[in-house]
Parts: sequence; structure tokens; C-alpha cells
Amino acid sequence: MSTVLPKSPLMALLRDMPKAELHIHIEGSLEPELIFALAERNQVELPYADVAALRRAYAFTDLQSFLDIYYAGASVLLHEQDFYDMARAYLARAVRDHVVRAEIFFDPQTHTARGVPMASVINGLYRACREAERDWGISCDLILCFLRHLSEEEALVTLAQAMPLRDRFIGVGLDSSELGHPPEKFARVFARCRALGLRLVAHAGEEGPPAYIWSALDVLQVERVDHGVQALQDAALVQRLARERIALTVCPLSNQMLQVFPDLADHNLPQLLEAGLVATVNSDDPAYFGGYINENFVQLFAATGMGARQAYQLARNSLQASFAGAASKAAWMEQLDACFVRHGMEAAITP
Ligand SMILES: Nc1ncnc2[nH]cnc12
Ligand SMILES: [Zn+2]
Repeated sequence: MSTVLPKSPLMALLRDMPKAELHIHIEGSLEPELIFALAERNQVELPYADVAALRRAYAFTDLQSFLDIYYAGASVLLHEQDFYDMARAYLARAVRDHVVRAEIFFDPQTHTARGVPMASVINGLYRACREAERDWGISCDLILCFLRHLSEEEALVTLAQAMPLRDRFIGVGLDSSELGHPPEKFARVFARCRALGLRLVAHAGEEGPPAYIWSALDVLQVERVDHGVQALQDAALVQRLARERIALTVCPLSNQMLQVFPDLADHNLPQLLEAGLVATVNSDDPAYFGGYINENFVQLFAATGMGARQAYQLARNSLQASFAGAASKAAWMEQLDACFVRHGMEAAITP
């Protein structure tokens, strides 16, 4: 349930500023209403009577308690059109939050395990991306995630299944249950992806220890770390992340809902910025965690007391850390500066 917050110039700026969303699981954007509509369309039985009963189940104690419900929700996705509808709905919502660039995670193994063809998953999502670019001017690309609770052999099979559609996704990631499944379990599949020229990211340091962030960097050679909030426990790791300008895709409302930081006021994002890290704000699974990207910004800033300078830094970080081309990034940076001037916040963008 989102808190009602006072309208202030800062909150208006947070909502209006152009930003990139770099950590969004498309299956986590499935709203309960769409889950029920797809269940009916596809004749899938759900273990919940109605939307309200499903929403009542969204009381999570940790990552695993969320994942169990998230995978159940995804069971209604069967046909290419379902994947298209889900991504179209997310992208329409992202445009309203002034997202100019979205790098969208998807979990193919959740679907291929139920007999859904890989092509249905990728083609539906891909068509939604291209049409959103055409219709709304948002830039978007897909990142295929391997489920880390499954084996590396299964990840290798998944990669082989996706190869005929290699031009339809730009990178790979690693998600699902973190504890007990360290990044190095996926060394070979990531090496293969690197050789294929795919961009590399991985969830690390959400619930897991700093050691998982080290191995995501050293073994998988990722370019960004998803979450990474546990990095602050390790001063040498913070130095490394800052020196190499490795971005962290932080998800405040997710961290609150999964009890990583039960109180948003205690979230360590202000300290991550203070330490010189390239932190960004993202929504993770917005349909489950109470808000899309702007809600993450607004609630985090209201709880921590951060101001316009941090807003500028976070928006810049997101655009800079995206896998978009240099010309697009330069254009978005200009739009960002213009937005701060329009809001009378020039002081926040002067060095
Ligand atoms: N927050 C999260 N962590 C790991 N895997 C996920 N899959 C969807 N959301 C996730
Ligand atoms: Zn995530």
C-alpha cells in the first residue's frame, strides 16, 4: 500500500525527471488484475479466489517467500500475446514515470519448464519493446536471466534455446534464490555469453554476502551488480566498485518489502552515494512491491531526507550506466539538465 505523501517541488522533480530503469523483472510487473484476466483467457486455475485474495498473499518475510508467489503468478503466461500484453502494460506505465530507457529482465526458464516455447516468450516481449519505441519514443531492450536455483547445465540449455533469437536480447543476468547459489556456480555459462558479446549483469548482495559481489565481478565479470546493497559491509569492495564505476541497481521498495531494510528510513542508498558508488533507483517487481519507479524515488526521498542533488546524481547514474549508445545518453543528459532548470533546481546541477 503506497503512503500518501505531500506534494512538494522535490517530489514533482523526482516524478518528472528523465530516468533509466535498469532493474525490472517483467514477470514482476504482472498486476493481479492482469493475472486473473490471463488465467481466464488461458483457462489456468489459480489457488486464489480473486484479486483481493491474491493481494492479501503479498506479505513477504524474505526473498524466497516472494519468489514462491511470483512464480505462481507467472503460470498464467502461455502464449506470445500474453508476453506482449504484459510488457506493453509495463512500458505504458514506465512512460508515465518519464522512463526514457528500460532494460527489461525476463526469466525464460519459468516458462519453458511449463512447455512454453522460447520463441513465444522472446517474440512477445520483443514486439512490445519495438512498438513502445515506435509509439512512445521510449528506448528498451531485453536481458535474459538464468535462474540460479537451477543448475548451470540447465542455464546452458536455456542459452542454446535462445540462440536462434540472439539478436532480440542484449545481455544476460542471474536471479532467483540467492543464498546457497553463489555466482561462481554459473562461471561457464557466463564465459560463453561473454564470448558471444552479450552484456553481463547479476543479482548479488541482495540477501547474500559481499563475497557474492566479489565473485560476480571476478568470476562472472559482470558490468553492473543488481541490488549490491550488502557491499557497504566490505570497505575494499566499496573501493573497487567506486574505482571501476560499477553501477548498483538498487530497489528500495523491494528491499523494504523483503525485509532487507524493513524501514525505508534505514535504507543505505544515501551512504552508497556518499561512498562514491554509482547507485541507481529501480522498481524490481513493481506489481508486488507497492510501486513503480517514481514511487520508489518518492518514498525513498521522503523517508531519508535526500534532496535535489542526490536526485540529479541518481538520474545521471541511471542514464550513464545503461547499455544504450553514447548519442542517446548525451541527448537524455541534456533533457535531464533542462528538466532541473524548468523546475528551478539549477543549483542542484552545478558542480
Ligand atoms: N528481487 C529479486 N531477487 C532475485 N530474483 C528475483 N526475481 C524477481 N525478483 C527478484
Ligand atoms: Zn531483481
